[in-house]
Amino acid sequence: MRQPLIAGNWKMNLGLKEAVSLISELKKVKPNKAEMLICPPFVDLPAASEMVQGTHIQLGAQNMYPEEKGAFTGEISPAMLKELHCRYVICGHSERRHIMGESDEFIHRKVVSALAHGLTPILCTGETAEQRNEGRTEEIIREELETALFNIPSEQAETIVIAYEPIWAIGTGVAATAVDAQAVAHFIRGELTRLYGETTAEKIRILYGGSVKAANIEDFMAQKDIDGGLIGGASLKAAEFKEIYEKV
Ligand SMILES: O=C(CO)COP(=O)(O)O
Repeated sequence: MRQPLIAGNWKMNLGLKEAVSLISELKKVKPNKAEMLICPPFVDLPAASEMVQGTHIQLGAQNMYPEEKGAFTGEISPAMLKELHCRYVICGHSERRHIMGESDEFIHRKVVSALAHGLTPILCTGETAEQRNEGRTEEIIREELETALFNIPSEQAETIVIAYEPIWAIGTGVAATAVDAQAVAHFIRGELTRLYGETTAEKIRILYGGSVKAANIEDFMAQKDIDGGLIGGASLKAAEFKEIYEKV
């Protein structure tokens, strides 16, 4: 059985005071069968780490640099994240791919490095509106998966989380329909089966992301291949995120 995962990607939102206030609210939420994860900005992580110790809330980072240490100005290493008890790290979010120009190969290095340090990568995939209109969604996702997962053995692959985030649905208020999201999640599971076999593919959690809110989470969670949500805007408000978590 795959444990549902409700993950909040705060992106570049919430400074330290706001982070502390949101986490205080989330700590009051009663744990259920789903895992609750928050991925705050780096500067919030030390305080967040202390606050979530011993609670049901897991901590993740939004990014990392795939090297041990050294002359990489402005970057954060996987060991630094581990020291703060981060369990997850988002790799290859479309904002990093498109705004910061991250390539599939670079994202592959991050996935490998995260796994080597005992961090669980949340590997993001998804097509643009143009690619979708051209009927290229599966081709894009296959390429993203094959490159990012290249040479990763199945014992490691089974721990990875894959997020399907259609770029046209991110921050737009227009989510994919649950049926469309399921079709792509099913395709992803098929690709994972092709790469690793069914036993491993069935263990890998697939999240949907893109305008998830309390009003639509149940539709996504009802889908066979969708195991949770990667949530941006709606993870910034305690009441909304709580409601999403409680509906899983
Ligand atoms: O990009 C996302 C999560 O990583 C989704 O963002 P929104 O939930 O704000 O659409």
